[in-house]
Amino acid sequence: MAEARKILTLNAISARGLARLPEHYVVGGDLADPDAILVRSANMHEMEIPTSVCAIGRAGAGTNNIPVKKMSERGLPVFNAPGANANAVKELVIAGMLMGARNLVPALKFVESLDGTDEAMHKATEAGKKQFAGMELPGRTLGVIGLGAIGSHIAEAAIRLGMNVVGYDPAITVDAAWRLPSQVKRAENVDDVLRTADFVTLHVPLLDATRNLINAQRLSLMRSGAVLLNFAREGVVDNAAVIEALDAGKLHAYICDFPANALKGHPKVVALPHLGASTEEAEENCAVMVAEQLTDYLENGNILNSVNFPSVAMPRESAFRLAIANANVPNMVGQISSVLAAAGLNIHNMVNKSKGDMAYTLVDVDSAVAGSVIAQLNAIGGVLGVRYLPA
Ligand SMILES: NC(=O)C1=CN([C@@H]2O[C@H](COP(=O)(O)OP(=O)(O)OC[C@H]3O[C@@H](n4cnc5c(N)ncnc54)[C@H](O)[C@@H]3O)[C@@H](O)[C@H]2O)C=CC1
Ligand SMILES: O=C(O)C(=O)COP(=O)(O)O
Repeated sequence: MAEARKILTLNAISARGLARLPEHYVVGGDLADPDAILVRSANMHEMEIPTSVCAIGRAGAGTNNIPVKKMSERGLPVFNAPGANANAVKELVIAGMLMGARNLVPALKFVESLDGTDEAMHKATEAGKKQFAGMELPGRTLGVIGLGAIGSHIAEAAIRLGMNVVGYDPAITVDAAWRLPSQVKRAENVDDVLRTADFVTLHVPLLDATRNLINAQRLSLMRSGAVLLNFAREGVVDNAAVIEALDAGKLHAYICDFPANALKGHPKVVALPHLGASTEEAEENCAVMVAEQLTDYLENGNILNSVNFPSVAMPRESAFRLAIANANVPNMVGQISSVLAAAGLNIHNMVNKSKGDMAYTLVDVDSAVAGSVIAQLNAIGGVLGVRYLPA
């Protein structure tokens, strides 16, 4: 039987996803020397990641909670589940737009504050409701910043709701571009989106380039009375600047998924408890996707949907496979082949791909590989990790 790998979970992972791991795997929140880690939003930046770990699976989209660069230096892929929770986030953003457009949260708070007889309540209701009169969505403009899995779905839904949509993404993928209805207008930059939209929704990853993307200067460009929605990450928006824009009447509402002290109690803020991906369907989709990717990596060395490694897959045609993570520098394949040739190993099949600074090589050889050969491969400058995966 194949090795009983140990999978450490740092968050609750959908049981249907865990069921996709081979039956003999051991899964738990408290395991020594795990082979891999499954995580959702737990912050791994301060964590001592054991040397036994050879892969991390993020059951979700954002990987800013994982020290990806450090993992790359260790030759260790970080997987995520692109698109698997996009519908869940899309639906919550539509709910957020409606909350902002119809002032639903202040209206509910008003209702909670009512007391007295039913007759008194009805009277207060009819007298008070005018303060919550809102606007309708058709004909309004939605600006979408980041047209990836989530942003492109939202753009499509907003068009169906009769809205005008303007979007910006400097690196849109072919898949997302195909998904966009032809009516979506392309903006040249973030500022153009902000100037033209009644609602602005953010769907970018948190990166150095997107930190405080929405700051005081950018807020000043927005239409008066606009609604800002942030279901991306807290750090993409400067909370203090948002509060100033709300107080100045520049922004009508800020609807987000990231509670913070700076926002607490503000009457024009709706802060949800990071609920974007919290549906049964999304949790299951993400966990299934990442559990399958992790298993294929652990058993066969194949890589699909890694944020730091290229996608590499090779059908098994031999029982003796080597999976080598290496820096994307010249002559790695030559040096790897030389070590194998010197050891008398015949290469049956080989594939090498790169992504940014990282490269990855899968080699099937015709006979068993000795530990000394693996040590020689590990000793090649630029090799970051070697795994021997006999079937
Ligand atoms: N609230 C929640 O529960 C959830 C939040 N998220 C957040 O949403 C983010 C986006 O998720 P997906 O759409 O699935 O990711 P994705 O990777 O499919 O899309 C992100 C898009 O942002 C674009 N982008 C990057 N920098 C940009 C910039 N400066 N300006 C405009 N566009 C830029 C990229 O080119 C890409 O197309 C995640 O990274 C995560 O932080 C994702 C899922 C759930
Ligand atoms: O997928 C993402 O990026 C999310 O933010 C969802 O986070 P969660 O898995 O719900 O903790």
